[in-house]
Amino acid sequence: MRLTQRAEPTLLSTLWRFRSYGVPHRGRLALGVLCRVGELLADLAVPWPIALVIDGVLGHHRLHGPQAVVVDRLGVSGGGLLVVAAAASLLFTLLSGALDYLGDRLMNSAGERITANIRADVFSHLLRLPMTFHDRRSVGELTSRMSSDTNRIEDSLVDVFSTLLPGVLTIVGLAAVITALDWRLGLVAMSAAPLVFFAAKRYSRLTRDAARKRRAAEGQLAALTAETITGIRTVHVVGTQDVHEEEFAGYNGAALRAGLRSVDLRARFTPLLEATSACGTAALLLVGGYGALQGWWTAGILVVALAYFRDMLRPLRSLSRLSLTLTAGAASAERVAEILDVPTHHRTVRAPSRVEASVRLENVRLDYGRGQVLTDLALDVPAGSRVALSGPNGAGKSSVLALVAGLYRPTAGRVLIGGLDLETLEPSFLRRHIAVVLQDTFLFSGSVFANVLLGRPDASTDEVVQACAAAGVLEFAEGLPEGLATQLGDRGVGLSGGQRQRVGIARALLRDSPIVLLDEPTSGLDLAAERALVDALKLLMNGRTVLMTTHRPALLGLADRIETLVGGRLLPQGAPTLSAPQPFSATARPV
Ligand SMILES: Nc1ncnc2c1ncn2[C@@H]1O[C@H](COP(=O)(O)OP(=O)(O)OP(=O)(O)O)[C@@H](O)[C@H]1O
Repeated sequence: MRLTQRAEPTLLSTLWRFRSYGVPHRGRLALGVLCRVGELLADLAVPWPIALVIDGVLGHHRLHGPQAVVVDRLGVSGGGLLVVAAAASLLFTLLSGALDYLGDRLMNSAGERITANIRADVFSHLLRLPMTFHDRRSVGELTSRMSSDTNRIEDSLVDVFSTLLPGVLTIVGLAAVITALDWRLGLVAMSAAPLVFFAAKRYSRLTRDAARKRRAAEGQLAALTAETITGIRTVHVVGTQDVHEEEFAGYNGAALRAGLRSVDLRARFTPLLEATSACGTAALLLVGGYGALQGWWTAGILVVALAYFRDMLRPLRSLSRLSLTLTAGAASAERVAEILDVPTHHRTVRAPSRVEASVRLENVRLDYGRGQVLTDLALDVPAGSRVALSGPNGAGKSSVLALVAGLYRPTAGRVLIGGLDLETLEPSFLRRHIAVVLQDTFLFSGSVFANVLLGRPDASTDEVVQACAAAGVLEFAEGLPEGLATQLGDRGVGLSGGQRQRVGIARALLRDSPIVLLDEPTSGLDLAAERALVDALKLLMNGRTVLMTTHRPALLGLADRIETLVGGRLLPQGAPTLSAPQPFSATARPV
């Protein structure tokens, strides 16, 4: 069952979802646990030298149990016993410190590695999720899940390994040893446990609710920030600063309220825990002191029991703080698991390495979820032909291209490449056979060269330079400070629209795929820029199957056939087009 469908997964079961990430690090984790056990044993030994001094040196009592064994073996008394006790105390403390350091390193480094793997998997999964997923999510929200939420998972995993495991080990170990010293002392020491347990359980439920609300509000804040900064030009031009500020204040307020609720809960829980521990200490003093007076145990044993009880309270306190990290981690784990639970497209059928470069749409329907966009569309683009789709805005032209590029799946019907159903083809097959030039080529930060290389990452430098020359990239790159090596800003800031399109064409040329999809590649360019681009596009179309959408006569003139799409349906060939003065009218159709 998917995690997101569960009514209320427990705190650890949410994190347990990620257990498979721990498997490769089990050796490191097991060694870490061993160090923790060693540390616990060293900690258990720490109060005994004090008891030895109280009972054996100061009290001159007859020693019992482990104290007697040690003294008999060493054959020392008086001053010699003092030296042995001091040396042992130092040794146990140093040993505990060394094992603490080793255990911490092993556990925390495993936690860090596990988180790095989760982060890598979430990113990789995000890149492969269908467009229908990305259409519904904002960039900021996903970025927040990728970074902040995985960081919180890391915090909680590290805490599970460095606080929870050792804490539980210490509490259980100490309780067992106090009971072994004397069952009456054990009973008193453990009497506080049920109260602490129920308080912690209630506390974790409340803090988890606050953590969920906080993460949701922070996600919305990140989404709003990313969107506003992306559209900062529009914000400046239209002057919408106040509107965005108001929206931000709403989400910020929600995050603040959830944060304050966590602070309040934490502030309430700590005194409750302190009160419980104070009661436990008082009871132990009372019973322990009475027992020492009655001769049930020595003063030294009472000191050991009190030291153990104090040592039990330390992890109890850190466990209470841990519940805050864990609840935040669990809320984040839910948000990350929500992404990992979305299935990617599974196209697993192996296709031949090369097929005929034809494209065919059979009775295709498409609905993005807001009504039918394409209706019973049948389109044939034989290998080597050039078909242009024309039609009014919103007719569905880009949607046809998106289907052929495999970005969306048709609601009904089939899309075929070389006679093979796209549904059954691996994404890598599509990438090899289809190159796409969009209306506005997206450039990543990095050099011009690196951006062209994305077309075929294994291409040689010569091939990239050739593609750049053919697409006219070299022409403008000569004027850039470092030619093709010039670094571009985010989204290719620093290049004009026409220059970005040339980089897009160079990418497509480098890919050298038999089918080319052009989605209004010259729209938004002036006539001179378009003319400069048309030559490069001619080269790209040469010998390839082309399906393009365009309103521009210069490109329509390059097509063998023009299909007109209106309201998601293709007009029959030769049918009169709309009477509106559109550039795609029949007059633009080549003979
Ligand atoms: N990702 C999407 N999610 C939901 N609806 C979409 C999506 N993409 C397009 N649409 C809708 O589908 C319809 C067709 O859009 P499409 O972009 O395919 O038209 P077009 O003919 O290419 O338009 P234009 O000439 O303006 O580019 C429009 O009503 C649009 O709102």
